[in-house]
Amino acid sequence: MLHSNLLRLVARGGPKRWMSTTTKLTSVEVNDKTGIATLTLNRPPVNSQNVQLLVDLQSSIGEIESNKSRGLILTSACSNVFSAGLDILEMYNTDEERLRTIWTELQNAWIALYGSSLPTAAAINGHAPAGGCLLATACEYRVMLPKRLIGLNETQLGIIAPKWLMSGFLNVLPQRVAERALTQGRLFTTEEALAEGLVDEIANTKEEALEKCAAFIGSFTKVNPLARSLTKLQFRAENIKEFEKIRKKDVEDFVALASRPEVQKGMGIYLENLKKKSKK
Ligand SMILES: CC/C=C\C/C=C\C/C=C\C=C\CC(=O)SCCNC(=O)CCNC(=O)[C@H](O)C(C)(C)COP(=O)(O)OP(=O)(O)OC[C@H]1O[C@@H](n2cnc3c(N)ncnc32)[C@H](O)[C@@H]1OP(=O)(O)O
Repeated sequence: MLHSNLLRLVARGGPKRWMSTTTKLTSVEVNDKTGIATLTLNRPPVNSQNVQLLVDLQSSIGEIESNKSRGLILTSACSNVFSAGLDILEMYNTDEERLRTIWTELQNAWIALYGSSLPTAAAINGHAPAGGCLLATACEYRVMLPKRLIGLNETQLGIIAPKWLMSGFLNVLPQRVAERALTQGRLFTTEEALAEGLVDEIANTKEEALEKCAAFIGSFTKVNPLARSLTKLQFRAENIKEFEKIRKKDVEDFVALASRPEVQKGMGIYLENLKKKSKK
């Protein structure tokens, strides 16, 4: 009781310590009382994942791990979007080297989060399509605001999500639900995501989502951290091993796919439609 009251107090603006951070598109704030770090994605308007955001994310995860925080909560500074996934603008009309860098940094950011030994939770305070869902499902727990969308919509874009990108999704959904959602490129509403197990709880505000994430991380207070992390990593080891085997080839596959003229044309049309929609 005392513990959960403390978490609530702290989530509402109790004593906090800003850590020194050299990154710009992510920030890290560690709560002095709980030792839990909140890692915020801060690339308005939609936290689309460009190379800089992905590199900053890795650096922030490293910072949190080396500062021995008790856990990590991932969230967004944007008001209605957790993350819109990869920055399509950065993938459009560019060269192979840039594409190689984009995909390598996406892989690096995913493995840093998925393979983290810390307890991790996502406070999903907005839409989380594609790469946004990837980051949320790399965490161990998800709390989402109502009436937002989450899912891996790659097939809707005419692209195939590689196995590693599906790993987190497959960890939390029954195979049958995951297969259907992935083949349909389905985006779940928050309420559907809760019913299927893609998210664990719904919160009405970002503060409440942070509080619930902190309570999840707090549930490990009495568990030996080494035993906890080794147990977590045992569950994830197979996916990590498979990923390590194919990661280089996966980069080359992505570069080959994304540089195809018809895929580039598709990106151009998709971007135009996004822009038309946002002007309405
Ligand atoms: C089409 C891709 C085709 C081929 C790619 C080939 C290989 C890639 C292989 C795999 C990659 C998989 C991982 C990915 O993450 S791909 C990215 C998929 N992301 C999406 O489909 C999400 C698109 N965005 C949205 O649906 C919405 O923006 C939203 C629901 C996230 C938020 O809606 P809002 O109404 O709040 O905001 P908008 O008005 O739509 O957007 C504001 C602003 O931001 C621009 N924008 C949105 N998303 C992206 C993005 N992912 N990349 C770049 N820019 C984005 C949008 O155009 C608006 O810009 P303007 O203000 O008009 O300038």
